[in-house]
Amino acid sequence: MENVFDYEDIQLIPAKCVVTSRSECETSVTLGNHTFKLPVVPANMQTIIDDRIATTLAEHGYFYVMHRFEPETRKAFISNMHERDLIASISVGVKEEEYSFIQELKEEDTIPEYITIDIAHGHSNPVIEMIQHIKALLPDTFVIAGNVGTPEAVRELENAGADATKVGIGPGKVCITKVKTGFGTGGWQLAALRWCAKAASKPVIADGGIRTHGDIAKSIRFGASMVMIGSLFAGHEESPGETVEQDGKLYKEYFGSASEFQKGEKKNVEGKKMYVEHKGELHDTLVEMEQDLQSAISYAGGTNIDAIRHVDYVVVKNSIFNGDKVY
Ligand SMILES: NC(=O)C1=CN([C@@H]2O[C@H](COP(=O)(O)OP(=O)(O)OC[C@H]3O[C@@H](n4cnc5c(N)ncnc54)[C@H](OP(=O)(O)O)[C@@H]3O)[C@@H](O)[C@H]2O)C=CC1
Ligand SMILES: Nc1nc2c(ncn2[C@@H]2O[C@H](COP(=O)(O)O)[C@@H](O)[C@H]2O)c(=O)[nH]1
Repeated sequence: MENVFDYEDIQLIPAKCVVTSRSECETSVTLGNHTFKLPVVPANMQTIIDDRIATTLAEHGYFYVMHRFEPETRKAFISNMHERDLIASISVGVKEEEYSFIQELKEEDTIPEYITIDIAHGHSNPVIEMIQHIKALLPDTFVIAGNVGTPEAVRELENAGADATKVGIGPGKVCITKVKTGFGTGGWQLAALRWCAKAASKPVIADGGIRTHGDIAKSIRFGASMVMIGSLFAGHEESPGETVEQDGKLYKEYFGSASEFQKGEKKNVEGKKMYVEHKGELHDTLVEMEQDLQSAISYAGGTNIDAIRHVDYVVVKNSIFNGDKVY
């Protein structure tokens, strides 16, 4: 694999501006049968999303993926969303009981618009079989499958029927897969995204490693249709994680889905917990993301997200921050 780089190694090159205000730039994106305000989705993790946040996001036109860690609540969740005329977007695993869960959804006509198959090592037969099972029973549901980190995996999951694939093994902020196993796309997630997106014939979701709003634009430049983000969404007033106070400052917990805090045991642990500074309200972050993306579109010389896909870029190995902190 040549030309390995990550987000901090890349700068996008501006093109002549065609708008007179950034507010003219349109950040919306279509995934499946629905159009969303931003090409961004909060990670389907228990300290990032709950049903309240999911409802708020859906009500305001954002994409969301509910996590799978309270499996018994999922049917009621879908029904509640549909009662409010909102899209239902849930996650599943690949264990035996998930097969009967999908069967029940069909029999009870409780059919979510989106299902994400949420597995650490998505290039596997259990994921392929789950895609085929969902597509056989719920053909109208948009299936996102992952996570993967190679073009072969993208092609296999697409061929099995996935409508989108999710790329990112180990670049996450609370991920320790890279140190525990030596594997993954940590440190070269953006290059891995490019590699995978070139092979893809359907949308690719870049998952993990986003540390600044500019990384969203970079992901789009390198082939992502959508970006999944955990750490930047952690620590909000609404975030489900526990709030703690230290030296008069508020922090909120953010833990990995494969951490002992999620699993309740120290078995096959590939995630950790951290505390992030309290960031205020989620709405404000979403507005700032939208404004920053509108600005990125203006620098790309266009009026919508597609303009970013074609800009030139330079590789500036680890130097864009010049030793500065990100914020
Ligand atoms: N994006 C990323 O880099 C990563 C994300 N995660 C997140 O952690 C959560 C838990 O993931 P996961 O452990 O897959 O889910 P589960 O705990 O639901 O495991 C799913 C099934 O896959 C098996 N399995 C898990 N990992 C492997 C592997 N490397 N090789 C073969 N079989 C495997 C498990 O068996 P058994 O446990 O017996 O092996 C189990 O039967 C998910 O939310 C996932 O997204 C976790 C690690 C990396
Ligand atoms: N290796 C692990 N990866 C995990 C775990 N829990 C979640 N994740 C992945 O991280 C991203 C979020 O990344 P961030 O950089 O935006 O914070 C998330 O969507 C998952 O793909 C874990 O325990 N281990």
